[in-house]
Amino acid sequence: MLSAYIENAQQLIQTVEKRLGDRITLPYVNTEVSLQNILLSAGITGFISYAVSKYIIYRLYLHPLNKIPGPSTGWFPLLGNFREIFSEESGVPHKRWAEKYGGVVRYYGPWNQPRLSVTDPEMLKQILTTHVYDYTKTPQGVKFLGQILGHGLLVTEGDVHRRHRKMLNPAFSLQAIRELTPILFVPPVQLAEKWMSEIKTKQTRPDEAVEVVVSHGLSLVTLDEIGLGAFGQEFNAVRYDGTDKVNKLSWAYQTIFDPSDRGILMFLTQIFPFLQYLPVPRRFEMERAFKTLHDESKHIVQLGIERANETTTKSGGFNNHLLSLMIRNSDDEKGQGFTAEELRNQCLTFLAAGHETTAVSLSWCLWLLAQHQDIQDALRAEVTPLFENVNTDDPVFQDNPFELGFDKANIPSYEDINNLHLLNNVCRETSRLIPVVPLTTRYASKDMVFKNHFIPKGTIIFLPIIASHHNKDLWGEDAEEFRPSRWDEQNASKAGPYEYLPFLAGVRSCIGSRFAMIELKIILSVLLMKFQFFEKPGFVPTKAQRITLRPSPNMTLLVKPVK
Ligand code: HEM
Repeated sequence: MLSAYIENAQQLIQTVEKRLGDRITLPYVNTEVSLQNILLSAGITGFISYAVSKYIIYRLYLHPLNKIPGPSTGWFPLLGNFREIFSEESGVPHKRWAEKYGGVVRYYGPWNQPRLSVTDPEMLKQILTTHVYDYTKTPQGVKFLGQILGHGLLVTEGDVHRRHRKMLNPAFSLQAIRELTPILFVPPVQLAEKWMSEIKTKQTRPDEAVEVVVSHGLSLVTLDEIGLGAFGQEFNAVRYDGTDKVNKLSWAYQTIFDPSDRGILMFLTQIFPFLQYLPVPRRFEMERAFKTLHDESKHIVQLGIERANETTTKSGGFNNHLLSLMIRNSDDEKGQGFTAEELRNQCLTFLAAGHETTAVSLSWCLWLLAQHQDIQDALRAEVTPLFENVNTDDPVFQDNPFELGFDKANIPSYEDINNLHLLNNVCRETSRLIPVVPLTTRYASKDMVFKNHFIPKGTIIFLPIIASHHNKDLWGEDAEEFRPSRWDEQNASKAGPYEYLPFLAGVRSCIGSRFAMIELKIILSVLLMKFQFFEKPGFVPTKAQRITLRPSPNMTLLVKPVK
């Protein structure tokens, strides 16, 4: 078979040679080798032609998205605009493009892949509400997020998402969150105690403000909050930090979201995804962290099921937490509610989505307040009276808060906290200026049309929330400044749900937003009542995209107890 093929090829070469006369002489020294060369050259030429036509001619000139205005590709071949995106702070190029080209921008990802960046409120409405299930999460995003968040609400689509969201909604209702409020005071009081003793150890003179890595403590406190509020379990991340009983989840999340991890390998992995499988130490560490998350979530759900089956449940908040509600709504035999596997996945989602986001938001908020001492003082003056009758040495803040109950602790109510005007403005303004989820992505699962734009199936669409939040046409010339009082003015109150969207908007907006806001406010109030925060001279954190917009290096401030 092969020899017949070679013979045919030789005849063909002879014919070609005859026709070309003396102009070309094809070497006959070793026909098999020369044939291999010819086939190889043909292969290479074919491959180059294919690559040039696909990655350059089609993607840069003929692709339907090229009709949409946007930046030209960067100077480095085949990287599109990716170098800009990777080298600048998260969302900054998208912000620049929105200012220059408008609300629907075409740009190029790695391999010149045309993508969209959307801030146009009408198109956001189409993506997030009217055609929400046609714009899915990207397949790569689901694969990556699935490892951290499990295959819970955040990554499910269509009918499964609709059904799960409906089943979970009651757990996040106003009534449910109101009942959880007292227990959410326990972890910040414990963190305040921990910081107090850390500061006292470091102080060389009274009243000295000393360095504290606040990001670390905030990550611990929000993990404890989610443990108590969502699962009715004491993780004791704050208490056991630095001891051999250190919470395994806390180690796993710190490993996964390490803000210093932004090397050349991460850049190359975005271009050559197979590099993620390289056997480098970081990969093994991540795998260990993922395994810890999965094992721990199994354990949490198991404990939750056992406790829910106890005939006499403990008093206090136990029956009101999220997991208990999910378990009570489940019935494997009747096929109703969540299966144990689904519960585990939801649990992973709430753990990661619920603690990391709030911790990062708090880090930025304290940093902004450290830069604005006048606002910090005013806020302290607003929150402190709430705690006049609260004894933070009460045993309820130390041991078994579920059993002791909060009746005698005079803890402020959900309404007490939510009615604080400046606190509301500060939280809203922090989420506007530094949204911890600065951008998210969607994927057109079928051909779509918006106004006159044809958006082919498979298009990746970036929703740069941060660009909407910094839009000068809407927020004014000082859009990039921290000014909580803007929320008392017309511009800010005019912002619609597709213009101010720290929790996104529509059918897939953050289910935990009410929980997150009250948690944020409670932690801030306790910390401000106890401490004053200052910037550390020379410390300039950058905003590193690790799913959330983390400070890099970890947020470090100077802190001293309030007199
Ligand atoms: C400051 C804190 C938080 C912020 C800024 C935040 C932001 C967001 C955003 C932007 C999304 C949409 C992501 C997307 O679809 O691409 C989202 C979804 C979600 N968040 Fe949050 N979140 C926060 C806290 C929480 C908390 C405390 C919980 C749970 C206790 C939570 C649970 C979820 C879940 C389950 C989803 C998926 C909702 C769905 O697809 O139906 N989040 N969050």
